[in-house]
Amino acid sequence: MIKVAPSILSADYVNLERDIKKVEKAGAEYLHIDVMDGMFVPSISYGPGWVKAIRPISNQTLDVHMMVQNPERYIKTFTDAGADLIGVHFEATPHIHRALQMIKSNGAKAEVVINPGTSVESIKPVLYMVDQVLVMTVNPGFGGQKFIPEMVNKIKMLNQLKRENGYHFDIEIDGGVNNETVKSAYQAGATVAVAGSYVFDAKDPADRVKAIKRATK
Ligand SMILES: O=C(CO)[C@H](O)[C@H](O)COP(=O)(O)O
Ligand SMILES: [Co+2]
Repeated sequence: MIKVAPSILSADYVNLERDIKKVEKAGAEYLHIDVMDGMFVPSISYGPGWVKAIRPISNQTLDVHMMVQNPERYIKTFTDAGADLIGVHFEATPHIHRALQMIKSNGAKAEVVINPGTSVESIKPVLYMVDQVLVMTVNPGFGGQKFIPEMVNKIKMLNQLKRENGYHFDIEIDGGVNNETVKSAYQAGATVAVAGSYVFDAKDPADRVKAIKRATK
């Protein structure tokens, strides 16, 4: 069964604690926090203050997706705030290896993220050192977009590289995930599913977390 990472991007910010408790109780192992800087992506979302505020009210793995240009500048701020896992985009820095090293040396799990237009080939040199790979299944920047099915092939390739080299990283998908789109990704080897609008735009977010899990039984 896939692990579920609800993205608070689509939660009710005024009732954030209530929404987080709902998905945690429903069995969501991760909480996905989308940090957007208005440069790497057009939108601006929230920063380390949110991670610090959420840390004491959730036992979930706090999964920080940094959509930030030159993320090295902020890694320590986010680990100090309580992030368990930090994802940095291959496209956001000329120093992806250094950025991943920084995450690990600050005590968090390190994730490399690739946009839909980036190949698996480009991240091969850092696969030996990561805890998780995030395959974007939409172009980053906004919630509520449509899943790009062509990305499933990248999951297959990563899964094969895992087997061939004895790597243990998780494979996460993010963007347009629901109880239907998750199926092919799970079959291809995805182990963590981010879902924002599908979970939080629903009347009952707990039901939606369970529906994703049921679809991958
Ligand atoms: O990284 C993201 C956007 O850049 C979000 O995590 C993602 O889009 C989740 O939203 P949805 O499930 O509604 O597509
Ligand atoms: Co995200």
